[in-house]
Parts: sequence; structure tokens; C-alpha cells
Amino acid sequence: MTTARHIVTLLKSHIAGDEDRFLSTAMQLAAHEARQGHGKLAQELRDLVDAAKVKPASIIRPGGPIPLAQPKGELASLLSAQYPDTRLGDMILPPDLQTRLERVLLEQRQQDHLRDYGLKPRRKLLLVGPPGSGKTMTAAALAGELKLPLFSVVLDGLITKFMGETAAKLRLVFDGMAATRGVYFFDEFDAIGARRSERQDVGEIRRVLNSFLQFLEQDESHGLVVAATNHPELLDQALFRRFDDVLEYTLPDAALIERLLRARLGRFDTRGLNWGEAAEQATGLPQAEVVRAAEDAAKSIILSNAKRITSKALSEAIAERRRATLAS
Ligand SMILES: Nc1ncnc2c1ncn2[C@@H]1O[C@H](COP(=O)(O)OP(=O)(O)OP(=O)(O)O)[C@@H](O)[C@H]1O
Repeated sequence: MTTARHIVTLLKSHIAGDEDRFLSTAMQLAAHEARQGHGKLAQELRDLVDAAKVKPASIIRPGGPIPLAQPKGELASLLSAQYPDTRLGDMILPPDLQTRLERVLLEQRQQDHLRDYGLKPRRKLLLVGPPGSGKTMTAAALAGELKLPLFSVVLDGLITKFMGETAAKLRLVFDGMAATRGVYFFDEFDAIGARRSERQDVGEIRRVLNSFLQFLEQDESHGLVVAATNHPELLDQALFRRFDDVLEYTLPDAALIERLLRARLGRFDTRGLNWGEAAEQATGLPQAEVVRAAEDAAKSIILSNAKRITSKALSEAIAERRRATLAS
């Protein structure tokens, strides 16, 4: 089709209100431009189409209109939908992890381009690491960056006493993936992926795990599947190679803690604060607790009408988080 023909089809589908045809014609136009060697223009068109497809996401804010892409029927008890505006830039990450997540985003954004050459983007990710190290936040950041809905799989809804039902529900989730592009997040994934011999109900859980492996293998949808676990040692070995990437999360070292503290307290007056000392003191705490200590210190300062966050206030907040972590 020539470009003029594309424009005629675009206008006709616009008049008819046929958004699917409108967008697929725009994609054809992008492919046409790519073949002409106009890569940048082609990418701009693809990005616009991607943005148009997730239009509801951009208008959904807390208290705003109810999102259109809400799971319906039985899926509603299996998936909870959110439209995060978290960005990767909101996260403080070790360079290696940052690079690997940026690669996922790049491959997702350029997926049509990759597919033109018979290549598939990375889209099945397994995140492993301790509680509070940023796995859930990563799923939200991927969704926020790609302007996709984040569908968190509700384990309570999925795993029933009757394992036969669990496999059927799992199928519903994978069918949902094929129908609606999004980031599908399986938290506490070890509940499904535990080693086949670890459980008493061996026969049943094996069926569930086998179903998951089979669905994951067959899944050709265009969204992301993100599974997270604090217990990688419990996972069946067969799982690891079914994912395109296994990303490891670790507790932050002192340098990363300092970056977390500085980022969270960036808008406050912190002159004279001994960051190095605070970071040393917080070593051993997960990212979530470091951020919480920074927020607690900030709150105590605001509410006591003090002007500056001092080393003492931050140190007290860190000590409190450490006590709370030890107690739990
Ligand atoms: N890398 C990070 N950069 C900035 N903030 C972070 C980071 N990691 C965690 N946080 C903070 O900690 C909170 C909790 O982290 P998150 O829920 O992502 O951890 P998790 O690894 O999923 O934990 P769990 O395994 O318990 O579900 C986040 O909402 C955020 O405030």
C-alpha cells in the first residue's frame, strides 16, 4: 500500500470509529516507513500506536475515572488491576540490574522492530531476592514506563483446595494475557513454582506447576510476565530456563543506601547531615526499610516544625526500623 492509500484507510476508519483498523493501518504505515529506511519516523509511529492502545492508563489517577481495562467475570477475582505511574528513574538500583531492566524496556519498546527480523523481545522475567528489595516496585516501574496496566495475580483466588480448579484458573489468567496486553505479576511465585517434591500434595501441585510451565511455554502474547519470589531455593529447576531473564535483587550496600537516603530526602534541608555514617548504620536493612527510615525522619521533622533533618533524627529512625525488622 502506498502512503496515500494508508491515509485514505486511516480517514475511513476514523470516520467509521473503527479504532482497531485505524491502529493496524498506522502500524502498516510504520512498517512501510521502516522499509524505506525511515527508522526514526517508523519508531515514532509505533510509539504513538502503543500510547493510543493504552489510552485509559494515562487518564487514570487516584480518585479519577474507573479504569476501562478492569478484569471482568471470574478473572476479577484472580487479577487486581492498577495503573502505576512509577518510573524506573524512581528506583535506586545497582548498575547491572539497572542495565538489565533498561534492556527489557528497550526490547519491549522496539518489539515490532525486533519481530520484523524474526526476533522476540524479552518478556518473561523472574525476580528473586529478599523481602523489601524492590521486586514489586520493579513490576510497577515496568508497567509505568510502558504505560501498561499492572495485573497482580491474586494468589488466594488462584490457589484453591481443589488443584484441578487451580490449573483451570491459571489458564484463565494466561487467556487474559493473550486478550489484554499488560504486566502480569505473580508475587510469591514459590507458591506455584515450589519444587515438585517439596509438597505433601505432590501429585496435585505437580499438575499445577506443569500447567504453569506449559502455559508459559506456549504463551506468545505481547505483554510481560513477571514472577517474583523471596525463596528461589524452593523453585523447581525446570522453571529457571523458561524465563527470558532471571534478575537478582540483593540487600543494598552502604553506597546504595546513601543513594536511597539522598533520593528520598532530596527535597528537605539536610545540610550538615553525615550521610556516610547513616548509610553505615542502616547496612543490613532492605531498601524498603531504608526508605521508611528516611520518611520517618522527614515526618518527625515536619511535625515538630524543625527546619532541618539532622543526623540524630535520621539515626533514631534507622534504629527504630532495625528494631522493627529484628522483631518481625
Ligand atoms: N530499589 C529501590 N529504590 C527505591 N525504593 C525502593 C527500592 N526497592 C524498594 N523500595 C521501597 O520499598 C518499598 C517496598 O518494596 P517492594 O514491595 O518492591 O519489595 P519486594 O521485593 O517486592 O518485597 P516483598 O518480597 O516483601 O513483596 C517500595 O514501595 C519502595 O518504597
